[in-house]
Amino acid sequence: MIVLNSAKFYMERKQLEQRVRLDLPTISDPVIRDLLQESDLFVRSFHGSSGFGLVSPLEIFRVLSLATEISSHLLLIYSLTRCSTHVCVLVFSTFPAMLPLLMAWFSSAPVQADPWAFTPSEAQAAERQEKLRNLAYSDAYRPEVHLFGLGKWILESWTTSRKVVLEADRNSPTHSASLTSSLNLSEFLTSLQHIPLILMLQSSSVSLGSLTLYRSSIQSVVFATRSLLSVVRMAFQSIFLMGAFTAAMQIKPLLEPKREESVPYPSIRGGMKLEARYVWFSLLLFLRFLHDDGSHASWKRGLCFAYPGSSEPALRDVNFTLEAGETLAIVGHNGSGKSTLANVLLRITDFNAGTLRVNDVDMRALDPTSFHARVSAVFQGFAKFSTTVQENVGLGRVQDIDAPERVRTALRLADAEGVVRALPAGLQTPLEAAAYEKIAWAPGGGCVPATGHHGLSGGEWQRIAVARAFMRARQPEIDLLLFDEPTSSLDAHAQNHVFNTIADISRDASGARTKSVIFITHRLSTARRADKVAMMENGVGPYPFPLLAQN
Ligand SMILES: Nc1ncnc2c1ncn2[C@@H]1O[C@H](COP(=O)(O)OP(=O)(O)OP(=O)(O)O)[C@@H](O)[C@H]1O
Repeated sequence: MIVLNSAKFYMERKQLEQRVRLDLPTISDPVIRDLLQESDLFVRSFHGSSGFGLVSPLEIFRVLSLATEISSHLLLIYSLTRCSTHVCVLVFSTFPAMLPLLMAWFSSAPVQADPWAFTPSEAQAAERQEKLRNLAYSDAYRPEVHLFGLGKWILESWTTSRKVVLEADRNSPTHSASLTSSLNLSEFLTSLQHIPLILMLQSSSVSLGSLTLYRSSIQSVVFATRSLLSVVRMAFQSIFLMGAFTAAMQIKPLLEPKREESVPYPSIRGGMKLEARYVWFSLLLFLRFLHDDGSHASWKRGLCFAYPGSSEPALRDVNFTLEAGETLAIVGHNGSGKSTLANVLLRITDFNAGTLRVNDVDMRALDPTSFHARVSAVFQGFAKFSTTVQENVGLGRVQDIDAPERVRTALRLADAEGVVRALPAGLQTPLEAAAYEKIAWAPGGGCVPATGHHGLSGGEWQRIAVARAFMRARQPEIDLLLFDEPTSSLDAHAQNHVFNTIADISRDASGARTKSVIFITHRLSTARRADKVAMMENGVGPYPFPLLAQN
């Protein structure tokens, strides 16, 4: 059982590690999604006594038992039909009689413990383990997980909680009960019944007994063969899923450059320089000109991006330069591609054509992790984590997640201190991200009403998200701040407060610019704060003018 549990734990951890590593473009591929689901199925079905049978090496006993049972009955049938018996019949009949007993002892392990037998701390660990798993698996959290580099923290926190749950499972009284219940007495007696029958057959030739034995042996052969075939089928299924698991573990994130092509992030003074520009291949353009079918698509030269499965590109010909230390406001109608551009600039999604250079280096040559360590952001659809306020904010800089003072400073910068003051347990108040969170997961599959979870208004959640970005925004290594409508739900006072903070933290004590800033907004009052205002329209700018028109 310990070996099985350790193997299961190892595979679950590997699976989780891979999930947090894979980026959005990789995970959006339907083939990869299927593969990950099959791999997931394999990990979940990894049990000795259930799931896909032969996944557990101990299931070999079952196959042995069935094979010997079939052989013994065949031999018995042979003896009966030849009117002679053999000592082998006895041996073969006794062996399968003992095997179920042995099997039950070995394969009694993975029985879920009774959820109500868990102590409060164990139940808490079980709930946390599920939430962390959800964090790693859900696409909704993926931008934040990658941007804030939460992978390691998720993995370590999950490991801690999972170990508590496994330990509780092991010590659970349900387990010892399952051991005795799995000693299937009726199976044992059924197997034993052959022995006296054989002895009877050896001592005398009872024609009625022989006939009954013959009939029951034929039936047993049929049943055992059927069971054997089903075990073999399950074994093939497991092998297939095991293949999926192995293949899933080999998947490389699409945004990760090849090791030999990877270059370290090149720091420059004053923030981050970003350049999305034309690719001038004169000959290629000339050839395109000759073969121009009149559609705009044949003239693509700037940054282009189309969502998978979408016929219309969300970005076309995006061209702009943001110098280190500059502040750029992006405005535009709904659906014009602003958030898509933000995701491309933050290296959350890739682009299909054009070039994007970061500090004069091709963005695609940078390792996303090293790039993400230099940026802080608020996404338009920011994540609402179902955990405490402290963790919700602290996740912006996991190194400081257990430092309440730093979390309070970030909250103050986002004008969110009042939100926390009103909460019953302050920073330790567990927040409720969605209505269904009121029901918490209970170990063993049950549900319990979650107590103490607190809801927030849209504006309050937004302040928490802004505070999360401010957790790391002040750090000297941060070169770019990108805020996608960070104040869309905030009142005028809070909005001013947030933009003043952004202006403050993008400069050093002497007033010199140290960070580049991009913010997306629908409000002209905030757009005026920027050095440059750029307009996006339907994801495309009129050729030959750049899409992002500089002031
Ligand atoms: N995941 C997606 N899959 C397919 N198409 C998408 C996806 N997300 C956005 N789009 C499409 O891409 C286009 C640009 O969307 P985007 O969210 O970038 O616009 P936006 O300018 O940020 O809009 P808003 O001002 O409403 O936030 C839209 O036509 C939208 O329908």
